[in-house]
Amino acid sequence: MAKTLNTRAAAAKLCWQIIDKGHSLDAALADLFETQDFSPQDRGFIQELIYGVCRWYGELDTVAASLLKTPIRNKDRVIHFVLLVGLYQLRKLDTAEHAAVAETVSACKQLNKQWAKNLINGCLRTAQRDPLILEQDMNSLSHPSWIRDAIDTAWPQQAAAIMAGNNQRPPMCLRVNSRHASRDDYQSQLAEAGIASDIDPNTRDGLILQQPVSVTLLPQFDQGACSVQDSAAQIAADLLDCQPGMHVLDACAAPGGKTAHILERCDNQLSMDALDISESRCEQLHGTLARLQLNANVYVADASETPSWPTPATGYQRILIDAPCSGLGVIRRHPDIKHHRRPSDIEQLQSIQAALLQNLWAYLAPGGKMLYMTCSILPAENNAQVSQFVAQQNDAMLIATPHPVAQTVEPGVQTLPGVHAMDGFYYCLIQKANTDT
Ligand SMILES: C[S@@+](CC[C@H](N)C(=O)[O-])C[C@H]1O[C@@H](n2cnc3c(N)ncnc32)[C@H](O)[C@@H]1O
Repeated sequence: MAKTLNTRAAAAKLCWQIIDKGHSLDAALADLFETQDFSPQDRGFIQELIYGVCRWYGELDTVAASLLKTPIRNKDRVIHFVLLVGLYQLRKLDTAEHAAVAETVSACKQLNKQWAKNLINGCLRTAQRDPLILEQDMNSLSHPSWIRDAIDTAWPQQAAAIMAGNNQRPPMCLRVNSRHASRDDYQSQLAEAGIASDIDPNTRDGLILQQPVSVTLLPQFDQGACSVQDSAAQIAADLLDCQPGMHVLDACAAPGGKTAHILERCDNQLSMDALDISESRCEQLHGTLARLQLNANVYVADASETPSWPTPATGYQRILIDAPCSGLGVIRRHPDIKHHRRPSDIEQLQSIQAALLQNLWAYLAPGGKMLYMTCSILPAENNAQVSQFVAQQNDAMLIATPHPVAQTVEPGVQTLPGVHAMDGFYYCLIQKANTDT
């Protein structure tokens, strides 16, 4: 594999692709590491630079504008990102300043923009000598105005904490596979491998690593001993409370984190149908099940339409709708969401969510439970969505959604990044009236 770029040049190029051209951060990074040969240390540093620039873009862009006499031309926009990569190191990291400047300047040549060396050198030296002090709150400045307004409106008391939480590096959380080992035993295995972790007090199966590591270093990872999953996502299996032998539908299942957890809890003794509209994501779902040695019937299907997959004659006893959503609760893990989401997406997502609830309700058995959840913190995708749905049904009952830390909203419960020690998720349990009673 070739290595053609230094770390700063690689990071600047990817930031340009992600922020200006709309590429996904995960996909761009995976593609870079597949095609270019970087040491594990360099990979970590590139990742840090890209996540950092995506997180702090508003602040860095404001500082860049103050340093540049005229904005960099569109055809040279990658150089704008070279500057942001340099500023990120100077303002937010403890990289030795001379290396931050020299290596960032040399990225210009690597990107075939030799002419920009003096410009970047001059800007970074000014920023080093005379760092711009901004009056605004940096967390708030580093959110697009429509997201800032949406958070302020929905969560006026918690808005500052949420925006601070969105800009923090999240911990790496593991879900121990109870079919392999107890959580305590796996924690000991981690310790033997030199990986320090803490018991997650909010979940039954979770461990929180003190430092993130590559999954390749986790004991028995390939054999299915554990999975990487945030605490907020792990709580879905508790809430759904499946029992061995049940018919369960996971309607938006890929890549399979929650499907697998539910199966692990029931020792793989469920009749589990796992759907996803995306064929490529269903491939990932197959991979998840294979690694964890679990069984589910996987169907590529649109769960908002009349079933193209076989449904049980008596209906499902449990249905999970982990609905497609804006992802505004998981910005700390996916900071590119701030750059890719548009206000118009919300309305579109709301109609898909409403269609999923409406369509799948018919396939829930009497007495059965549906868990509707999202990784959003916007009421329009969450409690407002469920309220509207329940008001249209004469056999839907809102039941308690017991959660260790979430705050109650009407209906359902909500976690918030920066407020609760987990990602921002919404959950609501709805039960179908039992016609026998
Ligand atoms: C939040 S993700 C699911 C994550 C998954 N539950 C997990 O824990 O790994 C939402 C998923 O819904 C899928 N999706 C979107 N619209 C759908 C539809 N109409 N029918 C089925 N799946 C859909 C997306 O492809 C995406 O994989």
